[in-house]
Amino acid sequence: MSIFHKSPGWLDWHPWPEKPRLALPPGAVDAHCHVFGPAAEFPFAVERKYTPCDASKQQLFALRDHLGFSRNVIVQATCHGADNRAMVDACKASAGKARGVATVRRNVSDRELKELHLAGVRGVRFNFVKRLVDVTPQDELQEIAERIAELGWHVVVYFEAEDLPDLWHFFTRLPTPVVVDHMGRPDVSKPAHGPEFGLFLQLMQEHDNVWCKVSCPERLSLTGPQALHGERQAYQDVVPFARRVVEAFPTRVLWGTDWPHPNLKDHMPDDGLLVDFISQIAPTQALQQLLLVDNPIRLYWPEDA
Ligand SMILES: O=C(O)c1cc(C(=O)O)oc(=O)c1
Repeated sequence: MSIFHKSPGWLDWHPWPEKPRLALPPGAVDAHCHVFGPAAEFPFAVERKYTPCDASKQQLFALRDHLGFSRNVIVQATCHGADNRAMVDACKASAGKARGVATVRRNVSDRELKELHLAGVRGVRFNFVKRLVDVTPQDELQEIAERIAELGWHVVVYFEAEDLPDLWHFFTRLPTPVVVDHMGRPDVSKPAHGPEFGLFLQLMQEHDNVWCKVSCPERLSLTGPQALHGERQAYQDVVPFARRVVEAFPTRVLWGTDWPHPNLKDHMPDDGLLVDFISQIAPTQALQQLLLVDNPIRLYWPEDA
């Protein structure tokens, strides 16, 4: 029995996702997903801001196979703080089919970084979303970025759109590729051609080391329709945002399920229908090949590129 109690209102991942209609290209990568625990083996961090259900590596790999993906990028979830054991364990168990993105503090040793690298870690995540983490000083993050640059890793950043102006200076000085989670969380009630999203596009335009995950329509959408009950035209209000990024920067976009979807409040999407969302934002086979195969392989398995 787990000693942890899920946060009130917690939504568990969808138990019976449909098969996507979209035929994923061979070698497709789910480039943003997580494992949670299992807590009995890998306890959640004391400093966590939420307590999730368990979501094990076996369950993640079963979803990968069911949806038709070949590989995963497992991103350290904030509920595990800087204890990367669950993510590392999943990477090691994947037989080379998973890479990882870790969370580390400034006191991480060179030896620990090397061990993470051997396990398959290729990036660190800096999180600026206040409901998820306590603030880490930027000089600490800068120091970490300089150390991991030497390993050929990159930095994944998660932030709210309204914080981009304040973070601009920091992001544009990072010495590595910078991968933005969930499109920088645009407010999709504002126009995709408006100034707020324009600032994000400008970041990508002016800095060719910035990449974007065109993920999490289920998190960003205000009007749906939700990817449930056979709906294959889901999250219409997010489409113009994601499509703009995919069409403007086809070689610097990634896509991931975000399974097991932490902190969703109103619904839990069917992951099969979520995969079908890809056809709306990357409508051609050429764009899908870049988004799902060529780009993630270049970043996470460059030896296979
Ligand atoms: O928006 C979120 O709540 C969220 C949380 C986490 C995490 O806790 O790591 O990761 C995500 O990609 C998204």
